[in-house]
Amino acid sequence: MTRRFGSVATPEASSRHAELADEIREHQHRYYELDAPTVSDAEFDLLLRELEALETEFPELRTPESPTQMVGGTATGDFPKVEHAERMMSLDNVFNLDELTAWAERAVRDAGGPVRFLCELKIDGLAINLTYEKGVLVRAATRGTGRVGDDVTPNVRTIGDIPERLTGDDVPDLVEVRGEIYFPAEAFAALNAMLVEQGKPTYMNPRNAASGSLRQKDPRVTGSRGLGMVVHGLGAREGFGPASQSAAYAAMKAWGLPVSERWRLVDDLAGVREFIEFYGKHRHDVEHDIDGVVVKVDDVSIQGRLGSTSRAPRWAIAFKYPPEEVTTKLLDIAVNVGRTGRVTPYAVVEPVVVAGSEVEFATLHNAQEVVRKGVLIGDTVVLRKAGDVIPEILGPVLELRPADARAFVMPTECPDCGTPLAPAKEGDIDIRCPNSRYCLGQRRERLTYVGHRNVLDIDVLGEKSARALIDSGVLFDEGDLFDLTEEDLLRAPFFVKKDGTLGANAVKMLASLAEARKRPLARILRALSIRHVGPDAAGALALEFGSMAALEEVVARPLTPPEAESETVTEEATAAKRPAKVVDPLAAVEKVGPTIADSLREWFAVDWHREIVGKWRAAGVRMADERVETGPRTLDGVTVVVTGTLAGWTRDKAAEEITTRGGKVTGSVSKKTGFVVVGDNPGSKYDKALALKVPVLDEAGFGILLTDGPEAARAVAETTPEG
Ligand SMILES: NC(=O)c1ccc[n+]([C@@H]2O[C@H](COP(=O)([O-])OP(=O)(O)OC[C@H]3O[C@@H](n4cnc5c(N)ncnc54)[C@H](O)[C@@H]3O)[C@@H](O)[C@H]2O)c1
Ligand SMILES: [Zn+2]
Repeated sequence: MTRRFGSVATPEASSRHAELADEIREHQHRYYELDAPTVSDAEFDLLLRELEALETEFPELRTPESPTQMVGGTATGDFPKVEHAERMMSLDNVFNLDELTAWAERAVRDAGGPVRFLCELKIDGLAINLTYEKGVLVRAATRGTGRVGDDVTPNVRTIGDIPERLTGDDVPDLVEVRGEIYFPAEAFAALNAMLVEQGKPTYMNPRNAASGSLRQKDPRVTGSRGLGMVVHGLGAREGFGPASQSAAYAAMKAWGLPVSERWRLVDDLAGVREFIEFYGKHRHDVEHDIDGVVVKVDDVSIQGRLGSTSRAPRWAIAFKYPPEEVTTKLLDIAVNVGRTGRVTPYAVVEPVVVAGSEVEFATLHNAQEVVRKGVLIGDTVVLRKAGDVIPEILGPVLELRPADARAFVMPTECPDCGTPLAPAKEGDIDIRCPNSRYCLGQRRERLTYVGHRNVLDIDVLGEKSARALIDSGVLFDEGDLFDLTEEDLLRAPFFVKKDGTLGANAVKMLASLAEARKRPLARILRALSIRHVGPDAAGALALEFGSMAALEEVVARPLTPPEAESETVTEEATAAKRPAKVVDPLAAVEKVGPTIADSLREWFAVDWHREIVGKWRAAGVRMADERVETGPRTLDGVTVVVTGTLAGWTRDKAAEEITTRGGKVTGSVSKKTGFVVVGDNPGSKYDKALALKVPVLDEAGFGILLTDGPEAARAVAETTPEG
């Protein structure tokens, strides 16, 4: 085998190199100057990698002007240009643990001794250089070419995180503070919605939003966008010589700069891996988008020994997570009929791998959303899949729109049963198939829902088996579910083995059905697919009424005000008194309210709905909660937040335990929260609890809360960060 490295470039290689370099420069222009990229970062990175590979093979192609040798941006001309006192760099990337190991081994070898690594998050924003002279902010500039950037000082002064003046006695004469400006992940959807309303183009992702928001002509617009900043480095400095990156962070924090808490010093690669793994799982618990982890050699003298290339330091590396945003082709928009008849459009896309799994479909919520997002069938679209969330379409890449792209037209008839679609009420955004009794799609979806883990949690009963049961006619709808017998199931091929006997899945489902009869009332209520009755409302109704019979009685009670007490009362007095008398006992229940109360009344007014309840009751479904006998409402008025995974309780079970004792379960931590129960891998709620000094309980403490009440639990709670 001949060694090809270092050979003379072939004409094909040279022309491919030139073509690639041009393409990359075009993408950089769109990304850095226009804030309007046409390919995802992952696709861009692939192009750059291909260029690098060519240059490794044919080193003569690696000229100083090659995109592999330069920091990717330019100063735009919209702002005064400013030269950085010290050059701003990019970072080299690795995409897997092998590449990371190779980098670390080389760093250790070149350092000539052990190396401590500082791990931190790679913030997906844009780089900024803040110059402080004698502790006063005198200039803020974008990275630009690395040497010359845009002077955006007036805009940066509107950012709340960035101090005008550094505090403390040991403020240096001069320091360039490097960091990342980001757009808060949480506020992104709201910003785009506002831009659509104003008829302005939207941003593809929070990074573009940060960049676009910073580079506004009017600093007040920048100020209104709520940008944040995280410090991650230093440039030129006078009168300040930290021995390590971590010491620099400590100093900058003391000066009042926004240094993140989310960094760790580790002694070896195993520690780095742990950090990477942790944030791989907790990517979405962070206030800004991250696209990876940055690993830095902590010791500044070793940093100096390792040096840097023309575009990036050798003492730092970015480990990139699998991309959550990709571009793909929107092949079609189809509609699905949900269990309450709601018709929702969804996207059919060219299959694409995102966040580690292949995606073919993405949600589009409703017809207005399709219009709002401005996507046409045939468009190249940006698709995002974050964590366990259902993939969604963010928007089209307008530059790539083909001539034959066509608008989606919402069907006027149900795709499952042909019934004309209509909004349930005037003014509703959603349109529905009103044929809830007979619509095949709705019957399948309702039955699937009954089996769902968070509803009656019935083994085997999922999308496929529900379809099999309904389509074979074994069940007409969910009404006869609890009457299913082995004989019935023999008529549905899905449950029958080749030899004609009943499959294991059938046995399993029947056993699980028997168990499901004893589920708490809240779950039974959810299983009925009553519009708007979600986990909160169902829980509140169960707590308030305790049994289906009691609820039915309240629902059936007429809602008319009592007769005026005496005829001598003046008209005026009657009018004044009347509103106070029409108290709707359903709407008055906390977490229920008038909309859900109406929805309950409407649902129970339908004969076949009541028949379902009747059939379930006759089949032995319990439909009433036993009140806890030991401690009657020991958690009255106590609000509890559960975060992380508990070994002994599912989320639902934990919530049930709390609510049956009169406590309340909420999703967010505030000063009013009584306790935060923390399991494995808790998210930011844990930090928030500590910050607000809300008592934190581990699993054992939770047990004490349930058995012995709040006082005993408080005695075992963790209240402050470091004891
Ligand atoms: N989609 C496109 O068309 C397109 C075009 C150009 C570039 N890009 C994307 O932009 C990125 C390349 O740009 P780049 O040169 O800025 O490189 P980079 O984003 O890969 O890494 C360098 C930058 O990371 C930032 N950073 C964030 N957190 C940091 C931390 N904790 N420590 C140090 N630095 C941190 C710094 O600002 C630094 O300049 C890639 O993600 C690339 O895919 C995309
Ligand atoms: Zn229908």
